[in-house]
Amino acid sequence: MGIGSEKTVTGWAARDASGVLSPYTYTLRNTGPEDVVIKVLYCGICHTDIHQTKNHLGMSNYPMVPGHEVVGEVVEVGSEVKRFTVGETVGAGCIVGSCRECGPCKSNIEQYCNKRIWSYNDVYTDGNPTQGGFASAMIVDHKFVVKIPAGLAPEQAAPLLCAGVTVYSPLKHFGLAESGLRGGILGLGGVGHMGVKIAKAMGHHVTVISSSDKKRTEAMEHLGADAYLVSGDREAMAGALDSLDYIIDTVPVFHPLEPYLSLLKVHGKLILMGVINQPLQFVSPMVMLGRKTISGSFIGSIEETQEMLEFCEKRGLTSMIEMVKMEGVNEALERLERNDVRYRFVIDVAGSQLDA
Ligand SMILES: NC(=O)C1=CN([C@@H]2O[C@H](COP(=O)(O)OP(=O)(O)OC[C@H]3O[C@@H](n4cnc5c(N)ncnc54)[C@H](OP(=O)(O)O)[C@@H]3O)[C@@H](O)[C@H]2O)C=CC1
Ligand SMILES: O=C/C=C/c1ccc(O)c(O)c1
Ligand SMILES: [Zn+2]
Ligand SMILES: [Zn+2]
Repeated sequence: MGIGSEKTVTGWAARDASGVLSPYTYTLRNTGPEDVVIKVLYCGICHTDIHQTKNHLGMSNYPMVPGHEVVGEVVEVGSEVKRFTVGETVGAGCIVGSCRECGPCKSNIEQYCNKRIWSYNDVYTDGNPTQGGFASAMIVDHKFVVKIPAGLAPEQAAPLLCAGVTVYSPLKHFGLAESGLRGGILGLGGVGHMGVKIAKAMGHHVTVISSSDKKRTEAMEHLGADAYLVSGDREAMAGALDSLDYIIDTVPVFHPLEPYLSLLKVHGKLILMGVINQPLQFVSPMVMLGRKTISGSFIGSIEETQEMLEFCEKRGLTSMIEMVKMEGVNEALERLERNDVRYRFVIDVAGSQLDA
C-alpha cells in the first residue's frame, strides 16, 4: 500500500452465503481530508460476522470482507485531521459514517442514525462498497476512530470495540451501572464474557445463564462470575426466580423469553442483544405482573466506546481471546458457529500472509 497514492489492499472476503472466506484484492478510496488510514494489526471475530457472511438477514452483498473489531496503526491522516497522528494505535468498530444532522447524530448516539454506514456490507458516500477489518488496511473517517489507551494490549482491545461497548452502553443507558445490582448474562460467548467482566467491574453480583455446564468452572474461576445457571436445569432456574435486576441476552438464535423473564425482579430489564431474524414470543402477563421491561440495544456511540476503553484500562479489564492467523479464519468461523471458542477469536492480521 503506497502512502498518498491509490491503495490496493488484500482482505479475506466471503463470495456467497456459504460464508467461506478467501483472499480478495480491492482498492481503497484516496485519503480524504477527514480520513485516517489504518494499517490493521488485529481484528476480532464477532458472531455478527457469521450472520452477515452467511446472509442470515437476507441483506448481504458479495464480495464481503467482514470484521468490525479493528485495531491498527495510523499510517496516514487527511489534512483536516488533528486528533490522530501517524504511528498511534487506534480502533474502529461497526459504524464508519452517519448523517450528522438527525436527532440521534446531534445527541451523540449516532449508532441509532437511520443513515448509519456499516463498516462492511454497506455503501460509502462515494458509492463504493465498505469493507471491514479482515484486511491489511482500512480508511475511516476520523469521527469514527477511537484511541486505544496505552495501558491496553492492542490484541486485547479488539473485542472491546464491539463486544465490550455492546454491554457497557446498555448498562449505562438503563441506569444499571451502579454497584450492588444483580445481573444475569445469558449466553457466555464473545459479548457475554465481556458482560461478566464489565458488570463485575461495576460492582454487580453476576449470574451466568448458559445452555450447558461446560463453561461453569471458567465462568466462576477465570471470569469472576458469582453464580452459574444452566438454562435447562428446571430446579436451578426455579431457585433463581425473581432474583435479577437485569439480564443481558446475547443468544444468537431463536429462544423462548419466558424462562428468563421469570428470573427478573419487579422492574427488571431483559435487554436483547442477539440478532435473530424470527419473531420472539412471550405472553403479556410475564411483563405486566412485575412491570418488567424487554428492550434492546445496539453497540454504543463513539463517545461511549472511548469512555469504555478508558474504563477497561483503569480497571485492568482484558478480554479472553484465542489468536488465529488469517489462514485459519474459516476454521475459526466454523468453531464460533458451533460454540467452541473461549471467548473471542482475534485475527493477527499483520502477522498473517494475506494473499496466501
Ligand atoms: N446488539 C448489538 O449491538 C450486538 C449484537 N451482537 C449479536 O449478539 C449475538 C451474540 O454475539 P457473540 O457474543 O459474538 O456470539 P457468540 O457466538 O460468541 O456467543 C453466543 C453465545 O450464545 C449461546 N448460544 C446459545 N445457543 C446458541 C447457538 N445455537 N449457537 C451459538 N451460540 C449459542 C452460547 O453461550 P452458552 O454456551 O453459554 O449457552 C454462545 O457462546 C449475535 O447474534 C450477534 O450478532 C453482537 C454484537 C453487538
Ligand atoms: O455486532 C455488531 C452488530 C450487531 C447488529 C445488531 C443489529 C442488527 O440488525 C445488525 O444487523 C447487526
Ligand atoms: Zn459485533
Ligand atoms: Zn444521523
